[in-house]
Amino acid sequence: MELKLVEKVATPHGLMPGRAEMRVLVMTAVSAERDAILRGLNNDTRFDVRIAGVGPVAAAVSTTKVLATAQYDLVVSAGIGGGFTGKAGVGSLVVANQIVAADLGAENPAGFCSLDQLGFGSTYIQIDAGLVKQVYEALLLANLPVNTGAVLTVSTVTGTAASAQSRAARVPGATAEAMEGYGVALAALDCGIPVLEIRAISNLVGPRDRSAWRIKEALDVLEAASLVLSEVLR
Ligand SMILES: O=C(O)c1cccc(C(=O)CC[C@H]2O[C@@H](n3cnc4c(=O)[nH]cnc43)[C@H](O)[C@@H]2O)c1
Repeated sequence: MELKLVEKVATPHGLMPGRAEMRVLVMTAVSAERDAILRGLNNDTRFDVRIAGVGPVAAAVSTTKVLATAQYDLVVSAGIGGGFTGKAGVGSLVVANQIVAADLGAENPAGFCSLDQLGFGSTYIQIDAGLVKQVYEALLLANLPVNTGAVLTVSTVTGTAASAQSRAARVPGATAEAMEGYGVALAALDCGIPVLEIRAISNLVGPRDRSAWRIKEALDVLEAASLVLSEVLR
């Protein structure tokens, strides 16, 4: 998908075909993420950066509220996240090619049953491949460390090696996890707006050690990625 808008614009000669300005809504979980993105965007007024709150439900509700007040061409879920070992290292970026609600389902003695397996709908949201490629290649060109892959949305941060392993095994291509993407994406898709998720990796997914989270490093790379977004999303 090429996000180039061709609309009629008012000129002294009447309505003529032209390029409308692309409006992008970026949803972050917390204010530190929003501030990093705003620094990177450098007053680009085409972007609105809002705080969604932590978790998929808060994210869906907040995004739905914002989308009821204004029109956007793209919604981006962005912030820090955990990287799966061997897929995304601390200080790198992940552009989601899929957003997966990884803990939405039912446990049973034989293991986890996803919503899909239960027959209640899909936990997989496919991101437009052209859009992913456009953003991924722009980040690469800017010499930022970046991967694409599935980004899991979880309500509970993974905190043991066993959970990390089972989540990675359950979702082919699992590259990162965070807590808001699926909620933001459902709200956007419900309005027919394309969605992206970008995560800056602050920690590895696995045994919980909050002291090992490199939040400043992740926020710095998120800021750098935001500058690239403002250049590529035109
Ligand atoms: O304490 C701070 O200064 C600070 C600054 C920015 C962000 C935070 C957060 O704690 C953000 C919570 C947010 O982070 C995502 N996240 C990060 N790592 C993981 C993970 O391993 N698994 C799941 N989610 C992760 C998540 O989206 C949270 O909403 C603190």
